[in-house]
Amino acid sequence: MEVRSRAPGKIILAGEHAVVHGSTAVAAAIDLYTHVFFRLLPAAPSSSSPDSGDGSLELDLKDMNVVFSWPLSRLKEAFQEITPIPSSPRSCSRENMEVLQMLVEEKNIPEARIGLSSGVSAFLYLYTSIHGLKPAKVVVSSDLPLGSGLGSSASFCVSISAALLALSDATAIESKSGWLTFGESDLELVNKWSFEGEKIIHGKPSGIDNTVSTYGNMITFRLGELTRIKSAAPLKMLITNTKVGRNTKALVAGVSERASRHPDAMASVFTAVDCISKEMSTVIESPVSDDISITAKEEKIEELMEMNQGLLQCMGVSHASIEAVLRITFKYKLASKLTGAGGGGCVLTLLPTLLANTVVDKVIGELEAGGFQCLKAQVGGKGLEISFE
Ligand SMILES: Nc1ncnc2c1ncn2[C@@H]1O[C@H](COP(=O)(O)OP(=O)(O)OP(=O)(O)O)[C@@H](O)[C@H]1O
Ligand SMILES: C[C@@](O)(CCO)CC(=O)[O-]
Ligand SMILES: [Mg+2]
Repeated sequence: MEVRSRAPGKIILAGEHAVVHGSTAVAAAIDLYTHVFFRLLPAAPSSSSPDSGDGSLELDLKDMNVVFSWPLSRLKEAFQEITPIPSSPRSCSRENMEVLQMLVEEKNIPEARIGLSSGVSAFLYLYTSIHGLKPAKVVVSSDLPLGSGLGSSASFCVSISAALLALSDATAIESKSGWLTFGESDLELVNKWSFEGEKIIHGKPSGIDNTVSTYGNMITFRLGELTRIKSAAPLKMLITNTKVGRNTKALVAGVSERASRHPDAMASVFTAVDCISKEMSTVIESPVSDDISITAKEEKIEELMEMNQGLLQCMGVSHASIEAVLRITFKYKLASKLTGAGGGGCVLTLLPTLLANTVVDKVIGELEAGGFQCLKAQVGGKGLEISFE
């Protein structure tokens, strides 16, 4: 039995970090995906001795050129008890978190790649919670830069949860040809499991990244609730990767610490972001009839992006590399803001509909000459899909 899945990354147009503290945020899927191939292998005959093993669980991270493999006998020994219940998403207990850490530490991941540990722990948690201790092979590859603000961790958790659930008895999808989408209740189940995986990677996620990766399109999100929104005109965004690595868990924790040191000031910042996100979604959905109304709408979005960036700076999550990108795009009168957790990672720049291609080429040229990497991505596309072919 085998299945493939793919789940998109995302951009956050407004509201990152504040969303963790209850504010509204606006996010959209982008057409860069994490791809998963999952094959359940036949169980070894029960007569096999414990040492010859009952087979193994293999995780092949293609882009990293690294394969992790656990003999099932080792997993059985490490976890005192595992009762997989795929239909019932639940948080990883403190004891099992320690077991996961031990299993990952045994792999001696080199320091330069230590960031992978949390992803591998999330994988092991999702696998053992959904399938228990069955032999299997899982292959992951990604179009997304890891740890750059484009939701690589969420698309990793969503694509893995979806593939695992598709071969469990908890989902009701028919194995037809081509790429398929789950029904509403199966999507909800995938989203809940992915959130549990994100918790292992992020510590305290709001759930916005896994939600937009699961459902796709453009959404507003507040306190776990999503509302689908539709842009009245396509939004063109340039994504610039500063290539400065950072870690969402540490940045989210840093904002929370600042909020506990300055509760009143930070509460006002979060309220201001909430207003910006609400206004942003209203503007995005407002109808346009001609070039004048499109330009007016884009100018409002630009202003809101600039205001949001100022507040992100206030939260302490901007970075010299982000400021360098802002300075370059500002020279061309373009508005930008960081996207995702900040601290490096990616910056979004709105490319107005009437902006000449020659200007776009010049900005990209200058950004790339500055050592940054520009990506053009379609905004607001598909969510999670699976295929049995
Ligand atoms: N394809 C992948 N293979 C293995 N691990 C992955 C993969 N994609 C993401 N991860 C895990 O997610 C971590 C990056 O998550 P992090 O939340 O810090 O960044 P992000 O999700 O790219 O950005 P943001 O959360 O700001 O959108 C990696 O260090 C790794 O542990
Ligand atoms: C920084 C953050 O707001 C978005 C990361 O893409 C974290 C979260 O919401 O989980
Ligand atoms: Mg993440």
